[in-house]
Amino acid sequence: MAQLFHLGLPFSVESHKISASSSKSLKLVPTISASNISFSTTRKGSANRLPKTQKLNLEVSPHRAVSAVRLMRIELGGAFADLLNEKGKGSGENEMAYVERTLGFRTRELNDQDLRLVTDIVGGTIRWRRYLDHLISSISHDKDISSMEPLLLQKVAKIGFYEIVKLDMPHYAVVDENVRLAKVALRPGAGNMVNGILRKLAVLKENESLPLPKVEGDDRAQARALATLHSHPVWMVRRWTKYLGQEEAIKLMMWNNNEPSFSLRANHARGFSRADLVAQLNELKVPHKLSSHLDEFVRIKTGLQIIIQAGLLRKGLCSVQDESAGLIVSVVDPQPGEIIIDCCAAPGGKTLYIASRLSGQGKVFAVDVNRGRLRILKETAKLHQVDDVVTTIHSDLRTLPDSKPLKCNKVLLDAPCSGLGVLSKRADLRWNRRLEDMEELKKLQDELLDAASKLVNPGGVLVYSTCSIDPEENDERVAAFLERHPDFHIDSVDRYVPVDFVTDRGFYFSNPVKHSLDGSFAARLIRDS
Ligand SMILES: C[S@@+](CC[C@H](N)C(=O)[O-])C[C@H]1O[C@@H](n2cnc3c(N)ncnc32)[C@H](O)[C@@H]1O
Repeated sequence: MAQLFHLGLPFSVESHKISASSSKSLKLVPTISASNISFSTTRKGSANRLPKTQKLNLEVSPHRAVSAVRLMRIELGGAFADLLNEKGKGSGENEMAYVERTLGFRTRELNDQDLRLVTDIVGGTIRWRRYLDHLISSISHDKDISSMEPLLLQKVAKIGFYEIVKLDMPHYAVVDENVRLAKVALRPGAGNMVNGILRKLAVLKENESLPLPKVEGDDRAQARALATLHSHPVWMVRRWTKYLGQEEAIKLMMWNNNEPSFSLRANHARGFSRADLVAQLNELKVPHKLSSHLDEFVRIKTGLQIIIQAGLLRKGLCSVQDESAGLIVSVVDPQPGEIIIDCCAAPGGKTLYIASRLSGQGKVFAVDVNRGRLRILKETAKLHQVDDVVTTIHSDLRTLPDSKPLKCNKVLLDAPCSGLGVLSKRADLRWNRRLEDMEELKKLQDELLDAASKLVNPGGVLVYSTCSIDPEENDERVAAFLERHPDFHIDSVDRYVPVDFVTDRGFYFSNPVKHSLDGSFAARLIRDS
């Protein structure tokens, strides 16, 4: 995963900073900063390297500088915001180096409160991208955010807009601090520009007259307005309005824009029970709630950073896993002694839970086409002490049945999908998905279902699952499969998950709005004996 954190900026010159006129062309300009203090330092573990000159700026708020640089790294490097956040406080050293290379100065190190703000601002600014772009281009003179030069200035303006409109932070402080950041990191003129548009925004917000579109006109116009108001791509709004109706589509978008909550699974395979996990959470003062659906799971709304820093994940005592994913494993219903093939297994969330439920007796064959992700699965299996029951197989599932004589009574196909059920956790995903992806994904899902079915013994079960809420990836794929494979029939999941999650057709479905979990789907398909 390391490469996802790499920005790949084409320089590392101390006395220069980026002036990016677009994500494609980066210019170097000399650093001008009256408030920078220069001093020499030697980094830990780098005794043989030459001391570096660092410029420390104590006037700029660290969380804003770091947020602006993270947003640039995400845009320029294509890195995922969530993965960057996972690095947490431990990344302070590297992160400050990025800040220095990008802005021309360092700020003081981030404390816990700064770190929470960075997570909030980066995630929120990405989620609210369409909404914020609309406001900025409506309020700024040139009406076109992409022409706002340079890229860093766009980020500073967007942070200010987000802080005023969505975080409701005191206007004077937001204006003052973002103007200072623009001046120090860029030039005085940039500060004046930020000052102008943030002040205008603050007045409009106070008068409750933000220039927002009205939901009126034909379906297309309404979808465009809703897409801006709730900051989603227009195609998603149109699709959800078609399948769920406008009211439910709006509720779903509101859910996606909320701060996500997380679940933790206590790792029984390491002898660490939910009671042990609860004791640790109490000690760390992390508020939590027991899952009412799964014995090993605990829900948390805040405090994930604290848990990461305490090392609970690093020691393999627990995993971050949504209950919706845990319930898919319940649909598989692993029993000690069974042999199970997990067809699209990496990075291994479900494999590890299946392995833990086997209690050391049986086998999970974890198949995946991605060698790197499979390596992560293997390492995590070792850490979780379930490596004796997990065997990895690197293969394209579509060629596996012809190359390996592998068959068993339980097969899980957790198919690659749009991820439309997990948009609250993946702030950037909505902007990376395109309507065209859906057709490609559906074709791949059909091919993988056909291949997975060949691994199922007569009388055995094939579980097809996704983390999507889209009927075309879920019910429709199952219906198409059953037409191609009349020797399979649906087995209702009602014996395996709470009735509230069972659909009319006997499938498992978690609805983010109804269940306050990620959206996911699973079908149990039995092969005739
Ligand atoms: C939704 S993810 C699986 C998540 C995993 N089950 C978990 O719980 O952590 C889908 C996986 O399918 C894999 N994949 C995609 N195409 C594949 C193929 N043709 N054969 C095997 N694996 C494939 C991807 O590499 C990816 O790891």
